[in-house]
Amino acid sequence: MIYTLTLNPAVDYIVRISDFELGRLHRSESDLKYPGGKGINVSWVLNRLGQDNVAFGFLGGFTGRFIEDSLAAEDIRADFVPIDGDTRLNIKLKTFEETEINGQSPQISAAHMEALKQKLELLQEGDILVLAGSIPETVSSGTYHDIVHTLTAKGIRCCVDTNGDALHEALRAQPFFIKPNHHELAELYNVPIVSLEQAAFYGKKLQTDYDVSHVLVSMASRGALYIHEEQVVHIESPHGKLVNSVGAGDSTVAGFLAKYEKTNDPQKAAIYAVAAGSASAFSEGFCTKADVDHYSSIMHSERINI
Ligand SMILES: Nc1ncnc2c1ncn2[C@@H]1O[C@H](COP(=O)(O)OP(=O)(O)OP(=O)(O)O)[C@@H](O)[C@H]1O
Ligand SMILES: O=P(O)(O)OC[C@@]1(O)O[C@H](CO)[C@@H](O)[C@@H]1O
Repeated sequence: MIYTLTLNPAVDYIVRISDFELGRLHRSESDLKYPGGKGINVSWVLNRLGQDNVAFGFLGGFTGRFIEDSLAAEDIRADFVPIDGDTRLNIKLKTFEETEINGQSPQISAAHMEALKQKLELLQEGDILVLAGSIPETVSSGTYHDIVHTLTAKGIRCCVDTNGDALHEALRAQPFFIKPNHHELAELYNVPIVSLEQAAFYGKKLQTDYDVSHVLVSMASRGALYIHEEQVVHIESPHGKLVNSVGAGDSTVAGFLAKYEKTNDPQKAAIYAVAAGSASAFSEGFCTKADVDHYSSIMHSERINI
């Protein structure tokens, strides 16, 4: 079974204003509310791709109820720890470019963390847990590390998609799969990464430095680099019009896991991952399975020597 963990969910409030100017009153041309947070997005896309899964995390208040109802309406299984505060609201402002304002997390107490740990104890050998997104301010940045360390010892495959200290610490627990984008990879090694060759070099270094089985470095419109065993492969993204990049990276994670669970073929999974990321980037909400199947059937990948 695949499980996702979102310690810091959000309602994503997506607002479009074409002639935005600071300091003026605007009326939005369209606004949409989506249940968000990286792990929840992974659950949503897994479900779209026909992959059963369960979403874990913390939810509270009116925003938390919105997320719970939205997941239930899509038949996505959820088992969240209830908290007292409101789950955050994240503003995604679409003007001539995209600007994001992610809200403050609610308080998470030691009792809430304990309740979550009890749920995670039920996972079994062979299960997959996706730990995705930021860690709330009141929770230790070493939390992903501790969960990955404990669950990996029980034969549970942990996939991590986060950044900063949380990513750095989680890597020390040897996750099964990670998906940094090239900015997060650059931050990890404190170097600029502009070219594909630089991303390939540092992606390979990351895999060997931390002994991670599967590394997918996403590079937005340039697709992704997949690093596994001795191989580095570049998967080009299909062509299309960018509509909404929020959640494209999460779709990539879901695409990889959905295909990997079905075929056990990591190369096919990596292509499917990029197809899912791009299909979501080309849609208002998330990708459909039909689009992902179509794109993955026409895409190219190429080995890179470093
Ligand atoms: N402009 C684009 N054109 C085509 N594909 C795209 C574009 N932007 C994103 N993608 C697809 O989405 C995947 C993930 O994108 P990106 O590298 O931006 O991840 P991310 O930074 O984690 O995304 P986010 O945080 O917005 O969810 C890419 O590998 C690619 O497949
Ligand atoms: O603040 P975090 O947890 O790093 O990111 C949260 C977030 O920006 O990531 C998702 C897209 O990947 C959105 O649904 C959500 O608003």
